[in-house]
Amino acid sequence: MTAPLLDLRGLSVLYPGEHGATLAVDNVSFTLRREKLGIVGESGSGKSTLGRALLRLLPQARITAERMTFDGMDLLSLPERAMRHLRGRRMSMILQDPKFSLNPIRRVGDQVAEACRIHLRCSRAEARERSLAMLEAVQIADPRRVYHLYPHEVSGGMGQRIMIAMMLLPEPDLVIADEPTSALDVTVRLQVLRILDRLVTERGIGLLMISHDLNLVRNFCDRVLIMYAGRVVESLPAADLERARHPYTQALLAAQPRIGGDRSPLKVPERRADWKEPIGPQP
Ligand SMILES: Nc1ncnc2c1ncn2[C@@H]1O[C@H](COP(=O)(O)OP(=O)(O)OP(=O)(O)O)[C@@H](O)[C@H]1O
Repeated sequence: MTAPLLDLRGLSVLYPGEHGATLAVDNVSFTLRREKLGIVGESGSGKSTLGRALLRLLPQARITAERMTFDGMDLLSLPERAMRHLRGRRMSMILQDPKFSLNPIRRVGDQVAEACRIHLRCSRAEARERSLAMLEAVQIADPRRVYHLYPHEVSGGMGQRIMIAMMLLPEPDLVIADEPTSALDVTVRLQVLRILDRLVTERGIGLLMISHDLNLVRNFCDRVLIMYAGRVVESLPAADLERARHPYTQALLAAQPRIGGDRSPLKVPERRADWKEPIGPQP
């Protein structure tokens, strides 16, 4: 079997603070191959911190791990210059809201083309052509018109697809998608998921999908890690979620609305002291 794209052992992330430190990620281990791996957990469970730690985008935090490698490279000891080369070029992050990621005073096409020029070192003309082709690939109907628009002139769904086009142009091997569809309506959400799915199945990237939506991850991903209070408490194939053994995972499943399910009020999980204890084989 080929080496995993990502190999994490004992990753912890601590945010120092005046009123005490926060251990946002607590001894997390997993591997990621060229597959769709979902990370699910409630707000504050450490999902985004984990994603950002992989890209070393947390200057204020203390990141420690026994092992944290990407394609065999030690992410903890890699010099910042080499890390900058990896970011965007081989490891990309798609965030929830394009409004915060696109520069409001530059045309969207120029921003996409710039990503292309920086990472692929191509000419202006080539960057423009590649950008238009990628905008088309993320199903933007009239890429030549959209190219000249400013971020405030595009809808949320279109902005998200523009961000995705920008992240995908350098053909990264790993995409970390942090709630990539939660700001989108159902149809656009499906389009975006289809694009991400094709990247995994056709281009063979590894996708880390961070979400609080258990149903989405269950239907979309190959494997799921459940996070609670900074820890991965259970890890299982998405198809086996119904057979989850961890009480937290079971509580999350019981709180999901279902079409055709009984019409009694959904159960609000009651926190239990034993939820922090992992169960089952650890990844
Ligand atoms: N920059 C920061 N400084 C200090 N503490 C932080 C910082 N960012 C996050 N935290 C804390 O780390 C913990 C994990 O937060 P994180 O945002 O990673 O969780 P999350 O699961 O992604 O939540 P959400 O789904 O709401 O985005 C929380 O207790 C949060 O308050």
